[in-house]
Amino acid sequence: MKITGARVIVCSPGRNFTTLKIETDQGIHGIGDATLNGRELAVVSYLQDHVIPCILGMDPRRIEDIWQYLYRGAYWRGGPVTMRAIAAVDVALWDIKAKLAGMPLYDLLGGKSRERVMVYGHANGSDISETVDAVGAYIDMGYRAIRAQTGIPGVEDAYGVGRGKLQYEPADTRLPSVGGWDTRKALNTVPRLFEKLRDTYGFEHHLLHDGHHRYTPQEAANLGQMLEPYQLFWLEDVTPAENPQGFELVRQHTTTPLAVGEIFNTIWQARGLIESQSIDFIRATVVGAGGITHLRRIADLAALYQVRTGCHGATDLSPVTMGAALHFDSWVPNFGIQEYMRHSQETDAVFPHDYRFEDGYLICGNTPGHGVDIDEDLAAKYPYDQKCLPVARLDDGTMWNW
Ligand SMILES: O=C(O)C(=O)C[C@H](O)[C@H](O)CO
Ligand SMILES: [Mg+2]
Repeated sequence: MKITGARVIVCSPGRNFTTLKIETDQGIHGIGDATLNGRELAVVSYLQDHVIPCILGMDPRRIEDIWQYLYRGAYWRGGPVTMRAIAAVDVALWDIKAKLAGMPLYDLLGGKSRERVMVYGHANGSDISETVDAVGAYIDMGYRAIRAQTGIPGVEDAYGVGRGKLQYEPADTRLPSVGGWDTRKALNTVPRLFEKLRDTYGFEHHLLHDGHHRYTPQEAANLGQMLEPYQLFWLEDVTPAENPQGFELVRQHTTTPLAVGEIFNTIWQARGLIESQSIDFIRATVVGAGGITHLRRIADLAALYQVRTGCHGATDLSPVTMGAALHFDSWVPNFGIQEYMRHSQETDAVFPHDYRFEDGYLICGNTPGHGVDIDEDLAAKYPYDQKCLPVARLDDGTMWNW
């Protein structure tokens, strides 16, 4: 069996997606996602100029060997561009192999460990009362787990706060827009949000919060402590993970569960945090961390330390990643939760898929492969529309982490 063709499809049905389609001499094709929010064209070039010429003629069933070829063969290992390109190839190859076997991908991975995948949605509002209402709307939709982000008085465009839309989409302007940040104001606001949420809705639902790399370890520890009475499912990216010892410091001071890793590309970024038992959930996902082949190595390492998975699933991860992630989630023994931000109707139409939301869970379908395809004619109607992620500055103009 041979790879006879591969092409990159860039489209923007509401937001930008980079998709790889691999064709074979047996008429079976596979689809992989390579979207890197705000830096899409770098991955397009990496795939078109450097990866596709290498894989033409290769046997698509040799997934492991092709993964190693692309990872080791580049010499320049890791990083978001390289690993997204490898992920796209890897997911397309798993899709092909599962179709060839006539199995849904979860069966090829080892079979289902669960019937359905618990997901969390994103609720946000410009102030505490709006966010409380937004959480209520998610509860009404059947969600069992909800991430809550609120506007912070005196901070312009705080992270996670949409502009009245169900789909929060941070990449919104051609050049980066500038948002604000003030840690002291956030520390005075976020605990009050969760106090109000628990007062209003009780303790039945899982609540989550994303710090989006904004706090120093000491501030993060302080936030974790203040949130303890509200029993969060997790506090995410509360401090940058570039320095893993920062997480050890946070861990020593709070029992609030910690999640990290949506920007991780390899097991090497996760290893120290997992082995030191500084985190409870690993957020690496299919498109970010080199595809199914590499993500399962991360999950297996995490399982040794009772760290569970919590795959990233914002809207910049295409339905292709969502489909592949759901097969992974259905199989992985140490599953925790799956993030699920709904895509727009336009996006869903471009990427026909067989997963569905039911009662707070996503359920992956049973069609052979990962169950997601691309309608190329429809995709062609939505040309690339360059957008960047915002940046954040403090009151005095200092650059901060977005
Ligand atoms: O979904 C999350 O937890 C995020 O932090 C979303 C990110 O801001 C988004 O994926 C950036 O492109
Ligand atoms: Mg996040």
